[in-house]
Amino acid sequence: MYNRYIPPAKEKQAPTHSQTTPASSSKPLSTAQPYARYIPGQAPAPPAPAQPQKIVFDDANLPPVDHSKSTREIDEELTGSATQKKAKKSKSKQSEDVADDGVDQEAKESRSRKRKREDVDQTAILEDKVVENEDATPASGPDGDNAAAAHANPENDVKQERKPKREKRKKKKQEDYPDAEMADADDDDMHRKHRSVFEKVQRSLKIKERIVEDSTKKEEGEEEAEPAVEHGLEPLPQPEPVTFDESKLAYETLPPWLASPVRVAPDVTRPFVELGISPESSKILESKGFKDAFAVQTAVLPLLLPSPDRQGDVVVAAPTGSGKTLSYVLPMVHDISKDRATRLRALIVLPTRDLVQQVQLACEACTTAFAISGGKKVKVGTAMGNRVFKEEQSIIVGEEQRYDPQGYQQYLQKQNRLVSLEDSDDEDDGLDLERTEPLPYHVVAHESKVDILICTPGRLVEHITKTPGFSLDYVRWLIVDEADKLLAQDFQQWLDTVTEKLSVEKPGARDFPSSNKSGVRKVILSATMTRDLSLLNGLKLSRPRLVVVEGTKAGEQNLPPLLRESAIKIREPSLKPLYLVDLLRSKHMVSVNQEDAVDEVSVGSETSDSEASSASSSSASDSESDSDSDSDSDASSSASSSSSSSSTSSSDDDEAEEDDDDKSRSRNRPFPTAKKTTFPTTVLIFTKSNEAALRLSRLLVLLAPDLAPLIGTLTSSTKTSRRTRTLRAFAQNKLRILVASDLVSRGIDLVNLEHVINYDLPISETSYVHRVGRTARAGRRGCAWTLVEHAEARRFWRDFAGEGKGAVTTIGRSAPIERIRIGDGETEFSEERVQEYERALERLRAEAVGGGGGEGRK
Ligand SMILES: Nc1ncnc2c1ncn2[C@@H]1O[C@H](COP(=O)(O)OP(=O)(O)OP(=O)(O)O)[C@@H](O)[C@H]1O
Repeated sequence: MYNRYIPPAKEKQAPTHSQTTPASSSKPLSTAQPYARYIPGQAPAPPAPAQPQKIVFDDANLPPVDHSKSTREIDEELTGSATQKKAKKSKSKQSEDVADDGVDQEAKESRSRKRKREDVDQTAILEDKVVENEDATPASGPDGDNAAAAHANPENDVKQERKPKREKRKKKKQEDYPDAEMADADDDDMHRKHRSVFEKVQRSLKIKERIVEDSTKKEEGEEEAEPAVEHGLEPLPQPEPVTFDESKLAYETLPPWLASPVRVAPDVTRPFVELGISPESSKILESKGFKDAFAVQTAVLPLLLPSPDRQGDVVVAAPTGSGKTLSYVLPMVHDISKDRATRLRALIVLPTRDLVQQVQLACEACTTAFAISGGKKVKVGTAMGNRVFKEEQSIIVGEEQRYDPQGYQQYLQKQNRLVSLEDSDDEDDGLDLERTEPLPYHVVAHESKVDILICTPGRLVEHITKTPGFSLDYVRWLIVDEADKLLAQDFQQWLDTVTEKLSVEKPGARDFPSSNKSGVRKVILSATMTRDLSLLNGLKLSRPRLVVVEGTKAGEQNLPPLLRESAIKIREPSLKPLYLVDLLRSKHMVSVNQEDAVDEVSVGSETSDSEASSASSSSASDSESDSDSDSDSDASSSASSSSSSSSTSSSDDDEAEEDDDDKSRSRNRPFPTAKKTTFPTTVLIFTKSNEAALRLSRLLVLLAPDLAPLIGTLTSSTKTSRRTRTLRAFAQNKLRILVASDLVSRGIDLVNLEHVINYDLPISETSYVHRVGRTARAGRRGCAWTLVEHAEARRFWRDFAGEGKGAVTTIGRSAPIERIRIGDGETEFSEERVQEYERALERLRAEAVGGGGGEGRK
């Protein structure tokens, strides 16, 4: 609905000739168009220069006139007395011809009207000429030559006596019609006809002016008579210039569920019992370290636990380490524990294998909590491509021989079809051979062996397409964790494949046991939740609600409240590893959570030794793939059933080989290690790539041999089992320093991690949030350190810190980033240390040439 536009009151002006054009009277010449569409960024069109209007008395261009006057009246007014005389003449002629029949009469009248109109047209043409010549000398009127000729006639002398009278008349006329001055210049010689024509022209001009004036007044009167107050309408305001604040704009354009989230304060906690978890289950949860529900859990649990209220999907945007995992695992396990039969009821999709394993632990902690008071022990399985595919199939889907002669016949027909398809080399139609041959007159029946499947997207698609009996018909929970990453990289169109399967309706299959609801509940989570609706739309959410931990808005990325951030200026980039060593040895590397303070860590233990040597290796086994993909999903998704089986089995062999390599390398360790060392805290160092992580950890071993046994490496090219061992050793405080690529930047929960060091700058704000979010989790303190080279300073302070002129960052933090200095001054490192560093680089180079990866001095 548009408001009616009421233009501002115009200043009344006596119309001039140029204003009396129909166009100028019907439309204001103003450039402001009442309903003109405003296009941001496009300046309003400049006012068009007023074009000189040529006056043409064309009916089509006439302004809206007073329709109360008939055409005839106007004609009469326009044609003036001469026309009236003609009309009289015609009338008298009509009376003479009164005996003529009616048809003649009609025809005459019509001819008469036609003549009148022609008169008007003639008048208009003449008037046009007059206007054109108006500014010319009055003597050169249209009949100037004739007048001169008339002046030369001797007969005119007779009339000389009438001259004073005429001059009087002339004066009067000049007053009345100054423009007609020329026409009266030589009255005696002026032909009557010409004079009458001029008079007509003058009169018609005046009449026309009057008509136009009247109609203009009328229009203005109408507009003014349409009072804004009476109709409650106000002039349409002119659009304000739009400022393009992207975040604001996005919120304004978000649908209501995204624009008005359920907000919860970050420090809110509540006992689980108050949220609908039974006292028995709460007790077990408490025994596992979950005493009270965290803020995000207090908001999400009531939405997901069975209730008579609305049941819709839930999108969660909460900081790293805020406890999002438990917020969906608890209600999901609670719901599934009410089922009797084991069927695949829930899918949890995660981007990496490490996260799959981590969430599996969380699920298992909860299954015991609900396997009491009549609830069944929910079965949890994983599919992430770390095993032979067939083995994984047998863990997820069970088989059983059942007597069924008819079914057996169908099985045989299917086999024949498959054989003929193979012979004809036709495209695979999606049918696959059974895992197990049925006995004669039997069929192999399948049943799910798990209630919850935690998986990477690629492996999930593989099971959907290749595992007989793997069905999503009973799935009623779909969890997508780290959703922004999974949605942005739609591995093998996993989402389309899954949503298509989930749209299949089998009566009663998706009924919730504790409520009268049915369907699939979707829970979508991330610390850096996307606000890209085109991505979210792919999830086909139903009546979604957004839960946001206060202080964050959808799309904003808040850091944990107890995180302290610092930046270290790198003056000499070629010596950056020395800055890192100094930081590790500095007073800043202390335990920030007192309860975590550990005493001396002794080296030489088997685990530490092996892990240290693995860290120091830049072997081919560790760097078999240099792709810095931190997602296992691509690796698993690309493998076919058979190839993945062989690759998985060979990977196990590889791991055995790796261990042998480790031992031999351990024996040939180039630098001596200290017998005892102390390192008071835990550190995770992020580099830009797998290769960089491997090089750096080796360099650290060479530059700080006393720390060597405490250093571990995590890259996406590291075998999953090795990664698991490394993470376990870190959790046990046997390893204290991890050098990693972005593989572990998402989701990984290293409970005792206190310091994160960004050795290389992260590629994005989102990446920064996930990296530093590995510490200060679950209400604990943590520190983040970023090494900033001169060339990176502008980007870091503007994009990550949000400082400086015009800086805008999406990262929300409780305190600004501190500036920390490492070293004593301009010459921060002694010549001796620089030489030591160069020797280490040489060593690294030699090792690289000898088969490992290496690095030259930066
Ligand atoms: N109610 C609770 N009481 C105590 N500890 C909890 C509770 N809920 C979660 N935790 C712990 O908090 C830590 C972080 O939880 P979680 O991994 O779920 O965080 P997150 O929000 O998923 O983080 P990220 O976004 O980094 O994945 C975990 O160690 C978890 O065990």
